[in-house]
Amino acid sequence: MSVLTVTNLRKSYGTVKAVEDISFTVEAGEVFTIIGPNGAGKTTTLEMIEGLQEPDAGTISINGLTWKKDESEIKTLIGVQPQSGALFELLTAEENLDLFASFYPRSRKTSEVLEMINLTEHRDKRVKSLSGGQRQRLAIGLAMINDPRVIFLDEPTTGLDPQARRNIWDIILKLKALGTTIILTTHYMEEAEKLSDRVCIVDQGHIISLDTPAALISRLTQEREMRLSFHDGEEAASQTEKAIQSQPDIVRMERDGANLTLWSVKPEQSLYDLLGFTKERGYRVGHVSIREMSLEDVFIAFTGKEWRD
Ligand SMILES: Nc1ncnc2c1ncn2[C@@H]1O[C@H](COP(=O)(O)OP(=O)(O)OP(=O)(O)O)[C@@H](O)[C@H]1O
Repeated sequence: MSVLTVTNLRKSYGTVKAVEDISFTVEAGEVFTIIGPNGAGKTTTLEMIEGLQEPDAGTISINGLTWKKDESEIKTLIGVQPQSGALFELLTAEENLDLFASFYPRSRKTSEVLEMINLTEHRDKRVKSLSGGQRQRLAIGLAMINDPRVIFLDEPTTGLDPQARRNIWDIILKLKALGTTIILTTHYMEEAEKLSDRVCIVDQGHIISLDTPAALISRLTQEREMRLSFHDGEEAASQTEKAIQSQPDIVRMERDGANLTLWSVKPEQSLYDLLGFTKERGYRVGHVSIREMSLEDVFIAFTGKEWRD
């Protein structure tokens, strides 16, 4: 069942076309991630869906409801992670949660949320003395306090160290296990790949690709990158390069001294041929690796831009 349907969304700021024509549907229980380069229109898209910005054109339907007709009902259905600057610094973690709970007719128990965000032992600490990771966990706690069907998390792990980031992933996976739909933006490819059911790549206000991480990667290319290094030096690498360059499965090859990098659509076959040749010549191969393509490769191929970390 679709929880969110966005159709032909547009938004300009003066002459800047932030969102040009965005349409997608999110199913119940999905983790749906929007990625894209800086200024692609991710935050603008999210803010229109969250009811914080009015679209110039297009429609947004959340559980069959629209902002114009059903604003108060939608507010009970969604949870939005506040920016960490919007937390009340002088209140404790628990007091922040109690305060946000008071805004809703129905809410989760504060103790239950503290448990989910792993802040029970810090419940009495003021926000100003929490670490960056703890603040972000509290911000997610505030987004889930009304037990929403859909949670919006805009770059929840930006600036956090790897362990703090993983702690946030655990919370996202717990929410997913409870059936909550999660709309996420991130600048971390590993995060998008690990958490998302589907990933939407946005660039210059348009969706340029939308699919599961695995489908995006396999759609990009069948090629695999292979690297070999030769103990017998440059000459061995160069001879091998010449011998196998007519092999039809190899689409590209680069040599740097005694190191050879190849891209093949049939890596196993190419490797078999290659090692057949080196064995015949008696060349000693030092290191062999085959690299799987990642979501980062997909991003670079589709947007032509380097990934920002
Ligand atoms: N309030 C605003 N006034 C004018 N221009 C804006 C405003 N908000 C966003 N923009 C512009 O709209 C475009 C899309 O911005 P948006 O913040 O949605 O992108 P983003 O994908 O979230 O970027 P980032 O990854 O850097 O957060 C950018 O060119 C941005 O400069």
